[in-house]
Amino acid sequence: MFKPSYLSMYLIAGHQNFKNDPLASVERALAGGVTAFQLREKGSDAYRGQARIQFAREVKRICQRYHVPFIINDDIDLALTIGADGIHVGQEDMPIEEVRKVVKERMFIGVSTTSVEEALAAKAEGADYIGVGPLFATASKVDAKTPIGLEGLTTIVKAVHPLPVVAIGGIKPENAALVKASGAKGVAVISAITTAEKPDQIICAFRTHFD
Ligand SMILES: Cc1ncc(COP(=O)(O)OP(=O)(O)O)c(N)n1
Ligand SMILES: Cc1nc(C(=O)O)sc1CCOP(=O)(O)O
Ligand SMILES: [Mg+2]
Repeated sequence: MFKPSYLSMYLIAGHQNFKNDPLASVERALAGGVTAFQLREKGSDAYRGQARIQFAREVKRICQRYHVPFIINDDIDLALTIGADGIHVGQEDMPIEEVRKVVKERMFIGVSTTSVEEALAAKAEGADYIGVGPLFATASKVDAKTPIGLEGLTTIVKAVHPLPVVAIGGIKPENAALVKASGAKGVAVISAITTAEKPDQIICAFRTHFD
């Protein structure tokens, strides 16, 4: 069962992002106050097949210990195999209605959107939440679209109300207050946390805005 509070401090990462031991990095972030974790594997071929399944199972165990929902990006087969709490898909991934047919009510579904039209379509098709972005410029997604800015975000939040929105793309503690003012339920973040010397402090700074 999805809760909007999951979106407060939503960490996304995969092997391409971790600087240190991946499992230890996830555990440290969860202990620091992350409210949802998405596994987004975009890099090395070494993390396909059984290695990916095994890693995802271990991450799931850590998430369960911290009572944090575990979300898989793109890979519905992996999400079903390991029994994830949620699946996140974008506009180029499996359509939401098909995802829902496969996962039924076993998982919540998040959908990436970048315009009012995409956001309204995701709402009509039964998304439990939407990711809206890129809000600002980001180096963490090679095919990111043009940033929509705070005005674009605010317009989408209002258009889909009361569907929960998590903002994504170039978000740092310094701009989190502006994100909060847009009406988004929280922030989805990669680099601000995975490149931080002290991720716990960054997580704590985000949480002061979204609690
Ligand atoms: C919370 C959240 N929002 C947006 C995305 C981006 O999804 P997508 O457009 O499918 O791009 P990839 O992440 O698959 O490169 C996301 N993953 N999470
Ligand atoms: C995974 C992802 N999706 C985006 C979108 O706009 O849909 S932006 C993005 C990358 C977010 O990373 P960072 O916090 O390092 O900017
Ligand atoms: Mg995707």
